Amino acid sequence: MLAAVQKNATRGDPRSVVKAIDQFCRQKEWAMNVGDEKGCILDSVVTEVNPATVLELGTYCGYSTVRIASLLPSNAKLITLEFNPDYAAIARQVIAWAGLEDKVQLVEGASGDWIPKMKEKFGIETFDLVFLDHWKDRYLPDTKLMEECGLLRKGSILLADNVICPGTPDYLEYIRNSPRYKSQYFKSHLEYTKVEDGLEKSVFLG
Ligand SMILES: O=C(NCCCCc1cc2cnccc2s1)c1cc(-c2ccc(F)cc2)cc(O)c1O
Ligand SMILES: [Mg+2]
Repeated sequence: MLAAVQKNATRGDPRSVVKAIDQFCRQKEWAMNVGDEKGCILDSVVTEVNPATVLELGTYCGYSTVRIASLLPSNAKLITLEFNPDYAAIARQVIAWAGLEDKVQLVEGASGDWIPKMKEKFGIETFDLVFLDHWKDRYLPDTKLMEECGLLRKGSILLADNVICPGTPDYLEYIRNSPRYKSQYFKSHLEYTKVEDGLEKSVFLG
């Protein structure tokens, strides 16, 4: 995938990086990027929120990192967590090829370990937008952890990938029934396939 980006995408042009990855995943081998269809929904939410601080849980190869960072205002900060060092190494190069390294801070490690340290380590008060795309059984515990750590403010937006496939049933049940959130489901498809999937957008009400 990285070779495809370096071969087909233009340095400093995030859109060409996104296009090169999507072409590779459609023509050569499937990969678990959010993809072009759900990616457009992600783009519209990022544009609407116009966030100053973003947390991405699950960098993978940096596809959604590039999509989000390319839409952020100049002073905005995107922190992205990746557990797998090999994926992180690829993501750093993809983000650099897109010319977005100044907007992105990639941190290696587990969400459960890093979320409690966000304030002290990165001087973050609260996140305006959180994109959940990591272990599907960590969406719920990490959302509760972010609440407990005071990382969400009235109006913070959570956008969760894969709520249908692979699925995050406990997260959906919680977020759709909690009086502290207003949720909306965006029906789509699993990246590069016809299988149903979707994004769940939730506003924290404080
Ligand atoms: O597992 C998925 N994404 C998570 C990778 C987790 C690694 C991390 C854990 C962790 C912990 N702390 C901090 C950072 C991180 S990053 C995933 C899987 C599919 C899929 C796979 C097969 C299939 F047949 C159908 C769908 C589709 C998707 O869009 C996905 O996102
Ligand atoms: Mg995903």
